Amino acid sequence: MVKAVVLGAAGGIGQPLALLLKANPLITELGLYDIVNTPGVAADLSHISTPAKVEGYLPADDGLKKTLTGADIVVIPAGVPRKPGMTRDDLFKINAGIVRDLATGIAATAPKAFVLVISNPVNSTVPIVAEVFKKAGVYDPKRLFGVTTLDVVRSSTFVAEKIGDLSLSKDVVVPVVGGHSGVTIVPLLSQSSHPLPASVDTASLDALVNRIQFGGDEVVKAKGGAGSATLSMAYAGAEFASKILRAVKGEEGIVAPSYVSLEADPVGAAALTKELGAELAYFSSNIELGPQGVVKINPLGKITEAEQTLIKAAIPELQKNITTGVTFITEAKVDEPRL
Ligand SMILES: NC(=O)c1ccc[n+]([C@@H]2O[C@H](COP(=O)([O-])OP(=O)(O)OC[C@H]3O[C@@H](n4cnc5c(N)ncnc54)[C@H](O)[C@@H]3O)[C@@H](O)[C@H]2O)c1
Ligand SMILES: O=C(O)C[C@H](O)C(=O)O
Repeated sequence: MVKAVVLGAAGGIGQPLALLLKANPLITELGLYDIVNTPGVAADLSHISTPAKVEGYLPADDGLKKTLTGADIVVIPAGVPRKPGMTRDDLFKINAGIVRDLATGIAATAPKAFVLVISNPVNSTVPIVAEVFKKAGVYDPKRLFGVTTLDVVRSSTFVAEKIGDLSLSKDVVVPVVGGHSGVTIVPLLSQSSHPLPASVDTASLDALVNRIQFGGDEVVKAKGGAGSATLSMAYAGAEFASKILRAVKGEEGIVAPSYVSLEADPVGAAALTKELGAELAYFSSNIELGPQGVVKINPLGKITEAEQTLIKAAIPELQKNITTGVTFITEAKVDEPRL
């Protein structure tokens, strides 16, 4: 029996993500929570002929607690998305409180669940969840993940486009490290499973890196004020959730980038820190997954000088984002959740 929960399930990401999780045969129960519309979304999904039993709750009548009871995996896309001209950090003001309150609920009701954070700014919201869990005495860094899979999915697609064969996109694997915003997104194209064609010169390689780093902006601009990536994010979130569930079931060799606390694997973290030449509390690198979550944080490995420069640019931004998230909880004046 596996219960998956989506918090923010009536939103642009939440609905298609819930659909994809409902289609996942590994999931037997699906709990949907939002401040609006979840009973309708749940009723709709419940007619789909797959195993998961679906329930939708609103905040009234202890809805968050009911949704989270028995959860094995909780995915959080709750919060506001960007509009053109905004950075992900501009979302912190609203989303930090939303994520804090939902994390408080998870700590109370499903402290052993795997928690997958989608709400932006991920570089800061993951530390928020960690600090809430620490305060509640239930923190396990091996079970908390910032979902950076959309950057990986974009890289696979854009590299396949460059090769000129989109049918390859499902097989192209590019590690994307760092974090999830602008310059903190560092695609290691030199480690792509499928090398770029020789026609890709330095200028077009730089343009490709830039497109991956700012892929989110491309969608925000195209949607013209109607939000940010939802469908591709739902796909990416469902892919990452599926990897966690397969690892829990005992499948070996599952590796994926994710933004995690370096406390999740102190030995791997030491090697990574040496490569980075800087102390960071959180970083996205390739993670080996197992039944308990993070098994190993892999080092970056061999990278080019240009990639080294990208990493250098990411570090101060990450440090700032992490501190913003941590201090939001540790230096909070009011300690009460506002659900
Ligand atoms: N990690 C990533 O790669 C990635 C990709 C795309 C979007 N995002 C982020 O995901 C978030 C959601 O994006 P979206 O397009 O789905 O937005 P949306 O506005 O369409 O949906 C958000 C949902 O969250 C709900 N919500 C708000 N406060 C809540 C609360 N306290 N409890 C439960 N639900 C609550 C809203 O009612 C809404 O249904 C944004 O922060 C966005 O920036 C992250
Ligand atoms: O760009 C955004 O604000 C949403 C998301 O983080 C993305 O990468 O598409």
